[in-house]
Amino acid sequence: MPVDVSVTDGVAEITLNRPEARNAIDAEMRERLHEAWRRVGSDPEIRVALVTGAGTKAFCAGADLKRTMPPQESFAQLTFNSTRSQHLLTGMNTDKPIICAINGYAIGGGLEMALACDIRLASTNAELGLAEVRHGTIPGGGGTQHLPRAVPQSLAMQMLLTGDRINAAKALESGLVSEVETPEGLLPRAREMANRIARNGPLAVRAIKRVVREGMAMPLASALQFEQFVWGNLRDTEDRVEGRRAFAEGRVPQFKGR
Ligand SMILES: CCCCCCCCCCCCC[C@H](O)CC(=O)SCCNC(=O)CCNC(=O)[C@H](O)C(C)(C)COP(=O)(O)OP(=O)(O)OC[C@H]1O[C@@H](n2cnc3c(N)ncnc32)[C@H](O)[C@@H]1OP(=O)(O)O
Repeated sequence: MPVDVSVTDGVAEITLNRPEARNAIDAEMRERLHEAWRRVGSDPEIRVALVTGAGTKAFCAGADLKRTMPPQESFAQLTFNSTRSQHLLTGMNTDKPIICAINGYAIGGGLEMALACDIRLASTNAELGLAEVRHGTIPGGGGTQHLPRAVPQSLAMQMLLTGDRINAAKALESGLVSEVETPEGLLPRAREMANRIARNGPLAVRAIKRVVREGMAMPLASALQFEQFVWGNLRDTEDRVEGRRAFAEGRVPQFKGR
């Protein structure tokens, strides 16, 4: 299968599985990814998602450049595919946190997929770039908007206009990723982080993702009001009572998501 999904202790691990093509996204992988994100969003047992690539060379080399674009493919169909591509990435925008373990090349749609995630970790051999300009087009999965919001605009424009890749050290320095690990240490570190998030209050975890993502698009005063509104909604949850009770009793809280 071009996409493997395994769920353990509330963590859905999604692996892009076309290592022979540097995990490039073809039509079948696109459909399987849509299914995976729908499962993440709808399965109440899943609290966190972790996405990575099979093999040791690439997270994802972007859309499959070898997909023959049938001449009869109309502009409407292209737009539909492009919209579905967007949905593939914005569809990741579930209110459950997604960790991206960038285990190698993340190029074009591969970097756009990583940019759609909430936490990005990279291996020391990773290289990240948006190569679309070299193919006579522009990023079609949100890269022109998410990259300048993740790194300084000058670096974003340099990457977008040259198609150049940056290495893991530069990605860490610019804040594009939050940690860099050895290739062997990347997935264990990502899994440990995912498990720690999965053990936290699920309502609070999802609220934090929502308040941050939606608040960043608001004026500060409105965003602070939004935080207060969500904070107030969590005050009377069983999880908040359990969190305080567990602390007083010196034990690990058992959150039920209500
Ligand atoms: C139905 C198709 C569309 C589905 C889209 C679904 C949504 C996707 C998410 C949104 C995407 C929006 C659109 C996006 O903005 C546009 C793009 O992503 S354009 C693609 C940009 N990517 C690239 O330009 C990367 C091209 N590849 C490379 O530069 C290099 O291969 C590499 C990644 C740096 C790796 O180099 P090496 O390690 O040296 O390996 P090779 O080059 O020898 O490659 C090994 C093998 O893999 C094949 N391959 C690599 N990349 C792709 C690719 N993108 N598409 C298809 N095949 C790829 C390569 O041809 C080799 O194959 P082999 O010769 O061994 O048969």
